[in-house]
Amino acid sequence: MASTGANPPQRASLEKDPAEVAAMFDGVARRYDITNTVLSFGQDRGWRKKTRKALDLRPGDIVLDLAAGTAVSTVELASSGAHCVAADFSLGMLKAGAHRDVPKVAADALSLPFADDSFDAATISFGLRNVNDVPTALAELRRVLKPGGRLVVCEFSTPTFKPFRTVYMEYLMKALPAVATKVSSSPDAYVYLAESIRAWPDQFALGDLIRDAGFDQVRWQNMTGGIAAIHSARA
Ligand SMILES: C[S@@+](CC[C@H](N)C(=O)[O-])C[C@H]1O[C@@H](n2cnc3c(N)ncnc32)[C@H](O)[C@@H]1O
Repeated sequence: MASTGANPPQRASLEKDPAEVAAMFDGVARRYDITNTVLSFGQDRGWRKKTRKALDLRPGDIVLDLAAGTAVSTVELASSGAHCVAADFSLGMLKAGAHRDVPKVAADALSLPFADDSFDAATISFGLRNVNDVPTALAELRRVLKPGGRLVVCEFSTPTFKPFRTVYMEYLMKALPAVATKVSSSPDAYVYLAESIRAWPDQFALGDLIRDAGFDQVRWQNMTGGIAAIHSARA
């Protein structure tokens, strides 16, 4: 649905002001899940399954799903039998996922409302790119993980095969915003999406950021040719 003069577009600048980012996600919340599936050609479901597998969850594990949004990522994790908490600072996103039966907590990634050493595993899917201080968010994730706890970051990344990368960048910067105009309630948010992906560190640079935050055993696997990547590490 195109935005009208009565509803000014909500768009976070690439400076990623936290209030603007939260308001932008509040604005897309209602149609977030379906828009995601359309724009990723259904790939999002496979990416979530791979994220769960990378976390190697066991029944009874206590797991933080940070920047969980509508908790679509959290229910996938909870299917392992682990106790999973969805945390996000967009109340609109949490509310849009109210029908999903997992505990939900309003939380800012830069100052998590959890004690040190609380979780066996922590994950953040398509959220880290949106925080305005990535090292602080990673430090917070490490603080709330038990020593040796597993971290998995699932995020858009850089396709490795150059011709594919060229086609993908065309899709990202031109076709995706055009399609979003048809399916999203806030198409300008998807211009931000494209720009934030283009500006995001590649697999190697994100690996360095995770290592710099004090994590060990940093590794990654590409998905869909590197459109997205899963980084795994130990606290
Ligand atoms: C693209 S959505 C991802 C939602 C979900 N993890 C998924 O895979 O569909 C990004 C989420 O990050 C959240 N977010 C961004 N910055 C945040 C912060 N500083 N603290 C908490 N949540 C944040 C947004 O509110 C939004 O719900």
